[in-house]
Amino acid sequence: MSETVPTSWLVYCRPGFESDALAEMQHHAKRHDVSCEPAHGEGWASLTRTDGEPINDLHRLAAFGKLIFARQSLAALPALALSRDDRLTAILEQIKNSRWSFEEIWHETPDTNDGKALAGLIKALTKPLQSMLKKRGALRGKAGGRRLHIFWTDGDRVQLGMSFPGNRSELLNGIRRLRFPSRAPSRSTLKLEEAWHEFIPREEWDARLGEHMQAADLGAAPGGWTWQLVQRGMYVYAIDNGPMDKQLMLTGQIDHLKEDGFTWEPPQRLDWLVCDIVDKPVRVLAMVERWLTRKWCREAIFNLKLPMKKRWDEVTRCLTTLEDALESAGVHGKVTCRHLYHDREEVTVHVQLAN
Ligand SMILES: C[S@@+](CC[C@H](N)C(=O)[O-])C[C@H]1O[C@@H](n2cnc3c(N)ncnc32)[C@H](O)[C@@H]1O
Repeated sequence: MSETVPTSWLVYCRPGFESDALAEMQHHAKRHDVSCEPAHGEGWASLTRTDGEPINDLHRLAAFGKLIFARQSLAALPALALSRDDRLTAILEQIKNSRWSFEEIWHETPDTNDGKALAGLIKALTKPLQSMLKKRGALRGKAGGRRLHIFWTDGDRVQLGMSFPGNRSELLNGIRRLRFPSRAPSRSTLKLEEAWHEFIPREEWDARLGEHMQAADLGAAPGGWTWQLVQRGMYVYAIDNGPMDKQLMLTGQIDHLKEDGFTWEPPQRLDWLVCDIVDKPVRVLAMVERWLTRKWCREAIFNLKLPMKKRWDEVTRCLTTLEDALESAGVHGKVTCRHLYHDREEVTVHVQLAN
């Protein structure tokens, strides 16, 4: 039997964002001159090489850390149709033919109700599959940190994918589940918390999200994001015409200014700018550009709301504009953007200035 090679690049995404995830993948395929066939289903998208060659180079070059709409990124084998009487044999056979070895196995599903309904089936199959793969030597103690992902799109359909350390999400289904802090004034609070987890390595939190730092929160009311900043011990200029949460204001760490976030200027250089104003991406971007090119803050996190159809096109246009503006102002900074789990029709952008 000839070896089965991974010819597909499979990513998970938020349901409804498949065409954006695909547009992003196709951008990378084109850039690296790889001809592919697209496919997608609810909560996932894939590209399969038309020449039947392994996808590994494209998968590696389109680094996960730089992808916007992908929650997970895998080098995948052809999708498998399973018999409902014996699901394991086809999976074992494909793994044998691929000659894959790995250190762990994750069973995952699309982020849909149908996906969640597969939990019982997955639970029943997890242990038997694990022990069979161990016996066959595919699942072993040391295998370069590789992980096998079994992506269940239905009770009788799976796609097997491989992930590699440094080029993947370390979260099951690529989803960061956070507990809602009961004292926070709004659910939006989780967007900023997730953004910090995403963009700032944990060991740098004390230095970059430290006590006595100063922040501006534009579009702050009722205060979910401000609450996060205050929790870190920061002093916050909360800019919004709307009312701030009373309990939060009692901390004494907030200056609530009923001003226009698009024109307000900070009294001195701040550590952080955060902005959750619902407005046109170009408007938010022009304001953020002004802050960054004048170095009014060291780091910024802001949302770009994307009610339009071609979200990938809009996001890339915005990011290119921002990077060009920084470059022509001679300001060095790292721009990263992600469609976070707690983001809906929006993406979150992080900028860290070099000095
Ligand atoms: C999505 S809410 C922000 C929620 C907030 N991040 C939280 O966690 O509670 C958007 C806010 O932006 C405010 N807003 C809209 N336009 C604004 C402007 N030009 N300047 C300041 N705030 C504005 C609205 O009043 C609203 O409170």
